[in-house]
Amino acid sequence: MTEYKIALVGFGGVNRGLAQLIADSNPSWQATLGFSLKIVGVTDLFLGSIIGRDGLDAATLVRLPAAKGAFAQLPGGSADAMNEEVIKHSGADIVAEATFTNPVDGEPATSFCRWALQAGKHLVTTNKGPIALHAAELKALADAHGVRFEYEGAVMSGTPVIRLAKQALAGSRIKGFEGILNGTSNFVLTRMEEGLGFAEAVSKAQALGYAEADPTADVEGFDVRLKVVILANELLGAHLGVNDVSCKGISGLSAADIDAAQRDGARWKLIGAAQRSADGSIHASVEPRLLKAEHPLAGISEAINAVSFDTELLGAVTVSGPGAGRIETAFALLSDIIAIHTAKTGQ
Ligand SMILES: NC(=O)C1=CN([C@@H]2O[C@H](COP(=O)(O)OP(=O)(O)OC[C@H]3O[C@@H](n4cnc5c(N)ncnc54)[C@H](O)[C@@H]3O)[C@@H](O)[C@H]2O)C=CC1
Ligand SMILES: N[C@@H](CC=O)C(=O)O
Repeated sequence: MTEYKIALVGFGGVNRGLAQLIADSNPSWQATLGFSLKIVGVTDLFLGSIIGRDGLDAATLVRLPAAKGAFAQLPGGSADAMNEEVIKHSGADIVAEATFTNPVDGEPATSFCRWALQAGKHLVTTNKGPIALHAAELKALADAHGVRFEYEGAVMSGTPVIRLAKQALAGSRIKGFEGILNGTSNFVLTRMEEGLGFAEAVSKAQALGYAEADPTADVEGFDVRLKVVILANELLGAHLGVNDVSCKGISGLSAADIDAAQRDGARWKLIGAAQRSADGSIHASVEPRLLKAEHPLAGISEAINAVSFDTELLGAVTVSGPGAGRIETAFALLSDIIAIHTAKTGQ
């Protein structure tokens, strides 16, 4: 019977979602997935931290109020976020990192990732900063310490994209991709088509757990830019930095622009794309595009995302599914843990 001990770093929507999945489904995972999970530590800048080497009750953690220092309410808990202690010394086999994405330098999340890998812990994360900005270093650290580094949720939440493209499309010769890669902005555009104002639509996306801590990243395209860098580097063998990707968001679109598009049978969509040219160079961009109704991405609404891979052998292969959401993204962490288990057991 395999049991993995897991430490949660950041206890906002996504890691609380993972705790919820554990509370609901852990008893059945031994039969369906071949392992179970035991939470041995949680740390959060706002809530504080707790270590329980014999296991913390997931349902109790989920019920914890989102109040400053709330972990101090639990026996053995603290109002301080003891990140390093939880990552290195809670006895975890796996660290699930889900703190704020910092699109500028990826910190402090990248340091949390380094600590976990250097301490010989498998690492799963939904945080785009460390992957877009420091993937090569973190992959080398994981290899050097004989542990796995998985990050499926960094692009399109729980919808399988990175592993699908790297594994199921291996050998198909991916030349490029274009996609709707931000749930918040797609949700906002959908609401604006129904007549809601931009600011109200952003507030709704925040309440639903789709938006970044600073939603400017969503609506100005910075979040999509990180995802374009991740996909281009992972799938096209590019070595892009964020400054190699031109970037324009949706904040300049007015209600009149949205209405005019609808009258023409078209829709504005925020598109992230990268394409390899004949000379091997890669052109990457993020921009709002006016799509005619017949375009394969035009029908994608709400917080749903979609990406269309341009492959030499199959032509276009398009995947769509949730692009944001607490439980949806927690599922991505579960899929990463399944990948770790599969690699370990060879099953
Ligand atoms: N919510 C979503 O739909 C998706 C989120 N992501 C990414 O997953 C990560 C987590 O997202 P959410 O849970 O929605 O965010 P959130 O804002 O709900 O939670 C983040 C938590 O991290 C904590 N935190 C921030 N800095 C910290 C630090 N230095 N030390 C300890 N804790 C710290 C915050 O107090 C907060 O509770 C973000 O990087 C986000 O970009 C990725 C895909 C989808
Ligand atoms: N804020 C992001 C969350 C997922 O990466 C989004 O809206 O897509």
